[in-house]
Amino acid sequence: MKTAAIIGGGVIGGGWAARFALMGWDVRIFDTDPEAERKIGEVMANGRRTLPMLYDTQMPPCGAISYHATVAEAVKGAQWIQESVPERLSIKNAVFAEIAQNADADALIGSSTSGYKPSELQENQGSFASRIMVAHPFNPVYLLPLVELVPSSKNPPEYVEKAKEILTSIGMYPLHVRSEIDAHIADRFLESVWREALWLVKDGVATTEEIDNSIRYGFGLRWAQMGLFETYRVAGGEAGMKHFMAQFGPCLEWPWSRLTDVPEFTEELVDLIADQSDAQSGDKSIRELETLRDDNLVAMMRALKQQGAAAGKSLIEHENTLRAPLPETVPLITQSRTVPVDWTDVNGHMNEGRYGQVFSDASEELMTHIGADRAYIAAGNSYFTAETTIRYLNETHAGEGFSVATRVLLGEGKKLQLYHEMRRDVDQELLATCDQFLLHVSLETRKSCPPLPEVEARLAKLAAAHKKV
Ligand SMILES: NC(=O)C1=CN([C@@H]2O[C@H](COP(=O)(O)OP(=O)(O)OC[C@H]3O[C@@H](n4cnc5c(N)ncnc54)[C@H](O)[C@@H]3O)[C@@H](O)[C@H]2O)C=CC1
Ligand SMILES: C[N+](C)(C)CC(=O)CC(=O)[O-]
Repeated sequence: MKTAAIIGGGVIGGGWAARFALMGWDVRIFDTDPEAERKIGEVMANGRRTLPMLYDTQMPPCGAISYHATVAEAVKGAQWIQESVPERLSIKNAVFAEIAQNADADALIGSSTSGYKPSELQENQGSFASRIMVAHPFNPVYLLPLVELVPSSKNPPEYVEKAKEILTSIGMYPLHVRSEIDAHIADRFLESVWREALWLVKDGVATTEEIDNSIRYGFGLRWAQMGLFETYRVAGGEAGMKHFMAQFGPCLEWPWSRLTDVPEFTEELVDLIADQSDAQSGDKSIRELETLRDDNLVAMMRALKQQGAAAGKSLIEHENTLRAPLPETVPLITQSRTVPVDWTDVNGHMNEGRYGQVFSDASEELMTHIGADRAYIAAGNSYFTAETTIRYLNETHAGEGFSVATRVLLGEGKKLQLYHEMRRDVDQELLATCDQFLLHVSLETRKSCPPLPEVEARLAKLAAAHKKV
């Protein structure tokens, strides 16, 4: 059994707990706050609703979450321990000392620290230091894949590799930061952008809302899919990066920005920012903003997945590790997944067109199951759908889990007839049915023809089994 311990279950620890549990790990939590269980429950609910929407496949069964009264108890049996206590070195060092005395001999420890170097966290931990690394995630941890993995010279390469393996297995993208440095890589950017934004507000150049709009309508969209350097390479036109640098390099020296100074956090500045932020978003609760943020992230990441780009590429790679052959049940369970937010329409439910996609995906799973898989198709044979009758029986909404049970009604020669039933997980309500008639075709002639003998035999066996019940 895979077990993770979470020490400190606030915004970030709660996010880690949700990601580990939703990826099938048992999670043991210690937090000093008596309200921790309620707070983590809310983060968990956000993660439970949105993380499965990223995947077009069955998720592992959710692991068990338990709360413990001490660090010693929480870390028992854990292969991965994630420290997410407040950003104070003294608190972190004290927690590591307690973990060191109680962790299993083979446990690895990740720290969520936004700014401390691993060597600072490892101070006074003796040989246990070799097991402590920075594993800095991004909020919300259950959706965003990036985790900056920062080892020091005290961490042997095999521990670093093991850490990467574990983080990848829960759908994260570990970016190995090869030189330890304050605030790693990403927080350096975030801090410089934040500092510049504070000046723009303080100097009365822009409001918090105008600054946010300058990001979300423009370069924020570019950054999510190409980052900084690739974007600028394209901006250099045909002459590429060198031309871009020649054209815009001098501005760095004028300079356009005030990045080196920090505006003083006077009461006046804090009030100015807080008041503008209230005017911008005060009509929505933090929970409502989280839901907006998470739904938009899911939709954007699914679009990137469609393109196989950036965070979407790592999603595809992770999803491939979750795929497993269909169990030989009667009927076959050809889909088991969650309705993603981008499948819903103006009526607030799953759009009718998506039912067609669900049943098409179910048929594709069945094709793989009978041997008409990617290799078979690449060799020039496939099935085309000739007729589909869908009955829409009940609504389903974003975040609801469902499955599709498929029966082979006919599998003779070039003819294949399937009957699918789609049911909601929580109450087994029948949502839709689909009668589907397919023809085996040659992809060379684009005309119907009999399948290869092994596929035909497999189909005949299934049809016989499905007829009996
Ligand atoms: N909030 C953010 O956007 C991000 C924060 N981080 C890092 O994650 C860490 C945690 O930050 P947040 O979750 O934002 O803080 P938080 O304040 O939301 O959560 C900290 C939690 O630790 C608990 N705690 C305090 N002392 C403890 C102890 N001795 N043992 C166990 N639990 C204890 C608190 O009760 C609280 O629930 C920090 O190192 C921070 O730099 C990393 C990425 C993003
Ligand atoms: C503000 N912050 C430094 C705590 C931010 C992070 O560490 C990462 C994030 O999620 O933005």
